[in-house]
Amino acid sequence: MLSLEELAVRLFDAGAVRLGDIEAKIGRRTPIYFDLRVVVSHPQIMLSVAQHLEKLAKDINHELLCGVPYAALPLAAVMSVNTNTPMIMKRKETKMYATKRILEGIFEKNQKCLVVEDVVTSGGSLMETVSTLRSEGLEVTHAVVVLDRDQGGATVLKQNGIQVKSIFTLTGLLRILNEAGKISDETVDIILEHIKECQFSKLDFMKDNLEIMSV
Ligand SMILES: O=C(O)c1cc(=O)[nH]c(=O)n1[C@@H]1O[C@H](COP(=O)(O)O)[C@@H](O)[C@H]1O
Repeated sequence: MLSLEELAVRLFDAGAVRLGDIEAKIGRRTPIYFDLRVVVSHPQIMLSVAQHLEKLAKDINHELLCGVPYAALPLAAVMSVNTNTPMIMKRKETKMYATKRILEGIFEKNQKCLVVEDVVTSGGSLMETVSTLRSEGLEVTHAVVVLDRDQGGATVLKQNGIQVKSIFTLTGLLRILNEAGKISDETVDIILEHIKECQFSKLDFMKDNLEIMSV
């Protein structure tokens, strides 16, 4: 398995870290964007990311895995095969014909499901999946994620009963990439300032996710 430092540099070289003034989810702007969708083109990197997630998942009691669509789906699939843990998939929209399902795969009520996610910013995307899983009767208390952007999402999720374990925090990732000569001191300072200024609270989260809070 690659070390965290090697993995961070491999992800950077594969184009997973984009720098500049980038538009993120719902019109937010950010000086750094982590795009994990590129790992499907790099099987060795995908395997290593999945192995690090498996390491985080080891001490968490779970019977099922569910990746947040779409970026985390291949990661959850690799984890499922490597650890022989069944997986379920959440649809973006409920299927309107045949089975009319929102969750694909076999599960029973009260089974413990571990959620897999690529990036946590406000925690909204992850919580949307958790709300669906809980409304289908599954028990969800933990999530493993590749990057926690240190913007308050993990705290908000904790307030909603979800413990988040991440491979990287944005602050830690910046330190590794700076030491490896991939990101300048000046860029690190700009990003750290952005993290400090753009913090999400439970209130912002509720405003942005009214429909999932009412599930
Ligand atoms: O929009 C983002 O905040 C975001 C930042 C980033 O660096 N990488 C990234 O993939 N995202 C997207 O934002 C989602 C997480 O944002 P929250 O739903 O606010 O936690 C991810 O599932 C991505 O769709």
